Amino acid sequence: MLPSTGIVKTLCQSLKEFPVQALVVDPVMVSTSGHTLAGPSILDSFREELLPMADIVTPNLKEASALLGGVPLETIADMRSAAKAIHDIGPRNVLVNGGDLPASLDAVDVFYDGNDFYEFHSSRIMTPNTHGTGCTLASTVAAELAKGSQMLSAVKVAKRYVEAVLSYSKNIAIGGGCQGPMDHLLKLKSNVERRPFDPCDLFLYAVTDSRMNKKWGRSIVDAVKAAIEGGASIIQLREKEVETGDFLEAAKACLKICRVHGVPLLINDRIDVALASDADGVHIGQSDMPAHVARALLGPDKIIGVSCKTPEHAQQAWIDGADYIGSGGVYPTNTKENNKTIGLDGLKTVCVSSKLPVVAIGGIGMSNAQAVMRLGVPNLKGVAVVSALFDRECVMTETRKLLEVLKESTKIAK
Ligand SMILES: Cc1ncc(COP(=O)(O)OP(=O)(O)O)c(N)n1
Ligand SMILES: Cc1ncsc1CCOP(=O)(O)O
Ligand SMILES: [Mg+2]
Repeated sequence: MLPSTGIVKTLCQSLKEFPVQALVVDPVMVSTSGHTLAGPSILDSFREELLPMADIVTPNLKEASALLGGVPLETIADMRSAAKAIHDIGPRNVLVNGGDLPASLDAVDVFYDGNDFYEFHSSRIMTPNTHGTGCTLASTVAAELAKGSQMLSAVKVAKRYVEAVLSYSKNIAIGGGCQGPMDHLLKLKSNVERRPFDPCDLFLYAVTDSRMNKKWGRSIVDAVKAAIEGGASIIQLREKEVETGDFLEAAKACLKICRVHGVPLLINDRIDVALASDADGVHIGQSDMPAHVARALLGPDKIIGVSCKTPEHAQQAWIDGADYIGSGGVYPTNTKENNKTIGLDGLKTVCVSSKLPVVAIGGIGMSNAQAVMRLGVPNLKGVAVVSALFDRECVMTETRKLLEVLKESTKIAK
């Protein structure tokens, strides 16, 4: 809070004398609760001195409006115009925080870097405990920049963190006021059984298939058990031919096994089944609902994977808040009909352009897994396989053998 022109001037002078690596300006003027925290007299010094020095400025709607002379901001289009107009004042980047946007179901923030606009959507968490959301957002951006992140990544992490903290603190009751605080220590205190997604989980990604399990006479649960015993690091239930009720029961049973072993369980396509079973996340394709809608439905903590064949898909998945992408088919496969093969070159192109970790899929097995893993791109974290594990008599043995091949490939790469 910079409540007087004198203080703003002193700060700017000090910043010139002692330059900082990244300057994040949260132009604190009006709190989310509507309280005025700094008067209009400081607006000129903000505009003339502080904002032009900023790497990013993070106003809420009321602050953005005040910086622009009181223009009404009521739509996402207004937020975009405001972000651009504030950028013209001089900061390198602008993040307009739209938590207070009237008539909006999602909480939408607009980020502008002088070239491109990005919209960050997250579900609106219904809670009176919103005190400190703006400060938390700006401070998290600063912390991420200090850790060496790029601006867009820092903003993205901050947005997700605020959403997670709001969700975590939504029911705490402190004091008698109408608006409560956020509890930032969720990572230290939360006693959730599910651990956060680790990209290394993608190393040996076992994807089930109802037809194959039927052919070999085993249940989904037995297939999952065997894959975990063989060393699969993440499981996806890709059950295209199973009735919804049976799918849900199988997902719940598999989840119990996965939780015991600390292996994440994702559901292919079916966000309803993922929600109903409390699975760890979903894997969705390009023709499913957009990942930002899935994120709004599933919340910040669930894992979302998106199938991507092109750099454009990968960029969108990242903007939409996905956690990883699945890229393929790398090699021809009979498991998925009419699926375009992108080859190792296509996989490499997607990986290089992706800010998210990648798992390769399609026709991968013992004979070619090393070639995939040796592509030499750091964000390629593993292989996802269906038939090489499940269209075989002994799922556990095949999983073990593939795990050895994958481990060997990392040794050689080193
Ligand atoms: C890890 C992983 N990557 C890609 C896919 C393919 O998903 P999609 O394109 O939606 O096709 P279907 O699997 O639904 O037929 C996947 N399932 N898993
Ligand atoms: C689901 C999917 N998406 C792209 S290829 C593919 C099938 C992978 O199956 P397999 O490992 O048997 O080739
Ligand atoms: Mg799909």
